[in-house]
Amino acid sequence: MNVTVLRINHRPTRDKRITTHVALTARAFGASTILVDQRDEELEDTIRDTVYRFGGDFRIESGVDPHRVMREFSGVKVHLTMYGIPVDQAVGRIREAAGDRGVLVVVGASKVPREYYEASDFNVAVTNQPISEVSALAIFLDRLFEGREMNAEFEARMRVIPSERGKRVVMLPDEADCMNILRDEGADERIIRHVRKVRDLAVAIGRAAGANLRLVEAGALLHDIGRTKTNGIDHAYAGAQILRRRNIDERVVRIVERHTGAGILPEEARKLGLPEGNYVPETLEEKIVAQADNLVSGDRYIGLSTVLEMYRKKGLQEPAERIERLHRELSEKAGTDLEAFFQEDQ
Ligand SMILES: C[S@@+](CC[C@H](N)C(=O)[O-])C[C@H]1O[C@@H](n2cnc3c(N)ncnc32)[C@H](O)[C@@H]1O
Repeated sequence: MNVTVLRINHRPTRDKRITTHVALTARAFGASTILVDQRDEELEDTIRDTVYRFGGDFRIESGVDPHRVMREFSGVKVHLTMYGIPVDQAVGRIREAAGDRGVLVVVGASKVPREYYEASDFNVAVTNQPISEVSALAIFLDRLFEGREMNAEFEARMRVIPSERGKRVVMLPDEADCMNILRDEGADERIIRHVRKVRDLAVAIGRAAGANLRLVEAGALLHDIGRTKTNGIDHAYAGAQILRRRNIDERVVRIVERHTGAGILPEEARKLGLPEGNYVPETLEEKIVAQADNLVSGDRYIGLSTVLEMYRKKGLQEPAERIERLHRELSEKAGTDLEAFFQEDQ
């Protein structure tokens, strides 16, 4: 159910903090948009910054004409007020009336003009005691969504990991973050050129195959960060260690850890002396980055046949077969042979 919150009587000088809290609450409790009647750029910047860092598609617009919003809204209009009907009597009816149309929730700051009571389909009270618009909105949305909004995933640059004590925040880095991390770890131009080329190919494949492109991009850009420490077979492991220390999202770390060839089986890993771990790509994003890396040497594309020849020459028959199988699997998912993406990127 799509929910828009309309904040009326916002006074930029007095209400900045509380309207910020109304907007944060709207976002966290499952609304998709907040409209604010007075223009307030600072408020907009604060909320957009939160959305940038913590994710989601939440939208803010200030300086709207609230009467026009009320007039033109085609879904169910709900005004939160201590004088309304009890929330538990109202939510079932609101859900039913809304169907797949949206819900507009009106919250006031100071005294709310009479016309809002009349223009709303429901006047709803969260207790008939005076409380804050922040708490009224939170409880109303929680009842409306029956608590499901608590489990919403916000695909974000920063993600808070629930922890009994202390703070844990992990980062899903964007392109600029990845570049900063690479340079900070001392990656040279050769590595940077290579990872960019792998990124271009991996993102093109990922787009065709319906992968999570944020993960693909970050995984591809960071896949060789371990080469700042070692160029051995353990560089994927070394890279994963660097990223875990930096609190990078584990989904990206695993892309890095599992990118060698089409993966290294547990027995092979033992023989190679790699630390205990899983080096086989499992998710779509892990597979795409591994194979994109196989198809890029330095900053040039190489065809599958060349890759297979190189592996076989080294006596790595089985790994070559795995690469061939992975190539086929991903080509099927992308709807075309992966080599078709070479041209598009050049
Ligand atoms: C601080 S109150 C202002 C109330 C104001 N005195 C009035 O007459 O409307 C701000 C907003 O909080 C919300 N609110 C406060 N108490 C509420 C309650 N018990 N149930 C639902 N909403 C409430 C209403 O949306 C209200 O406009």
